[in-house]
Amino acid sequence: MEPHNSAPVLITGGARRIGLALAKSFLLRDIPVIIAYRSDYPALAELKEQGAICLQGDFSEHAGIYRFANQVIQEAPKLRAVIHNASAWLAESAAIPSEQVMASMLQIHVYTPYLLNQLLEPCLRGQGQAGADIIHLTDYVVEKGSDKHIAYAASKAALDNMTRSFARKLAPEVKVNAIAPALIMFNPSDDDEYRRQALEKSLMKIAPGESEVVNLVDYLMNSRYVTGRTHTVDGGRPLR
Ligand SMILES: NC(=O)C1=CN([C@@H]2O[C@H](COP(=O)(O)OP(=O)(O)OC[C@H]3O[C@@H](n4cnc5c(N)ncnc54)[C@H](OP(=O)(O)O)[C@@H]3O)[C@@H](O)[C@H]2O)C=CC1
Ligand SMILES: Nc1nc2c(c(=O)[nH]1)N=C([C@H](O)[C@@H](O)CO)CN2
Repeated sequence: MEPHNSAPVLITGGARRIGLALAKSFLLRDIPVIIAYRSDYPALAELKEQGAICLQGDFSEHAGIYRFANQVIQEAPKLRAVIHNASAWLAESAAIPSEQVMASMLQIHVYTPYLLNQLLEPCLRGQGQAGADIIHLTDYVVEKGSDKHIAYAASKAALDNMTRSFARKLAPEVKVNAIAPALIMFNPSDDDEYRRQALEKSLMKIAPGESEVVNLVDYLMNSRYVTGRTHTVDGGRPLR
């Protein structure tokens, strides 16, 4: 994707895993990047060396969302894109009251993108037809539900629906799309048996890694026409 303007791309949760891969992919092409990070990771030093603006932001409370948005607006009057990647994959468990699980999932997957999209709307508008993008990272489970991550799936489904609402509200200046991955990459704590079972769930039987999301983000940001849609990255899982 060639930058058709020099405004930065904002990536939430940009200090590790998929968010970090996205940030690095833009920086490699001299596309300016702002990342939101919560915890301090070794990768932050490298991102800063490569010119990324790294803003600490904890979205667990609404005040943190507003504070972060104000920091972004001070750093960047215009934004090329906002990529809502920050997320927590929280399962229901006896250790946490279910109302806290749902509150936490709604906070990061619904309140955070809902508020940031509205607070940053002036930074996204004013760059011409299809001049900016919003991309929501949702999940394949929006389609199927999840018996172990009920609140997580419900919150991602709300985020999926907001994709269409914000696409209607912000067109034609801003395109709004969702990316709904199934397995992309494992977590270090995933044991061999979990990994074996997870790989069996798709036709392609791989954990493809971050590049699948990076490539789809580039496709969406290069388009002048694709908006209001959810783009699944699932290895043929529904056909298993
Ligand atoms: N990995 C996969 O296989 C799949 C990923 N996805 C989606 O893709 C996206 C990226 O996935 P992945 O890279 O695995 O994500 P991670 O689970 O690694 O989390 C991404 C980041 O979100 C940040 N975050 C979580 N809660 C908050 C909060 N309250 N405030 C600020 N930041 C927060 C985390 O910060 P901290 O480290 O400080 O907690 C973390 O750095 C997510 O939206 C995910 O749901 C969907 C399906 C499959
Ligand atoms: N925020 C996160 N969301 C999800 C993750 C993750 O690590 N962080 N992982 C998955 C799984 O890979 C799942 O798609 C397959 O078991 C889902 N969401």
